[in-house]
Amino acid sequence: MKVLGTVGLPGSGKGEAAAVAREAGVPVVTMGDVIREACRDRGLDPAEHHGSVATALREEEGETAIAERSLPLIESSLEEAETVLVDGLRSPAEIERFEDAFGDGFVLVSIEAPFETRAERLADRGRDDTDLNREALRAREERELGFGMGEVMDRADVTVQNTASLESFRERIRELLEDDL
Ligand SMILES: Nc1ncnc2c1ncn2[C@@H]1O[C@H](COP(=O)(O)OP(=O)(O)OP(=O)(O)O)[C@@H](O)[C@H]1O
Repeated sequence: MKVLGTVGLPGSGKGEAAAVAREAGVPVVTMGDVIREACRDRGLDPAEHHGSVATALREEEGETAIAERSLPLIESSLEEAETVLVDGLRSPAEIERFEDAFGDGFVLVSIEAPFETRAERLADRGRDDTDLNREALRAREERELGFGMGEVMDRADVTVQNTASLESFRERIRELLEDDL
């Protein structure tokens, strides 16, 4: 059993890593989807309220709120697959929760690239307005670092520098999914 968790600042390549996993038949649990679902439960539009609902969940249910809500999804995926990718850890408490649940089977991967590289890639992606706006990107980044993401990145088992070609990054992720770590 292997649960590969990813962490990384906006535009670092988490979505690409998740896409590589899906292509390899590895189930993906996206912690952001758990938040989007909580938004809908509260009758709020995820596009607008994603950040505030994430904060509210942590205030109401504790630092592990989103990890806790992700666990049943991970566990049911593990019934069908040997490896699962969990996209988007944010806080140290979440690492501890997953280490408790999966022991050495939990492997944390930090995906890293400099601000300028990420800003350019996001501008090319252009998924939404914040992708095009450097100030909004900085604000998003600060909010995420406020949840302790820097510490999560420092505690990763493996760091992947996503500074070269997309194909070489995808290859590195395929290796991490396949290798015994
Ligand atoms: N090595 C690379 N070379 C070129 N483009 C890349 C590389 N890695 C990722 N990209 C592109 O950069 C953009 C951002 O990557 P991705 O969507 O995976 O980031 P993310 O970490 O999921 O960001 P967010 O948290 O904002 O969703 C995407 O369009 C992706 O295809």
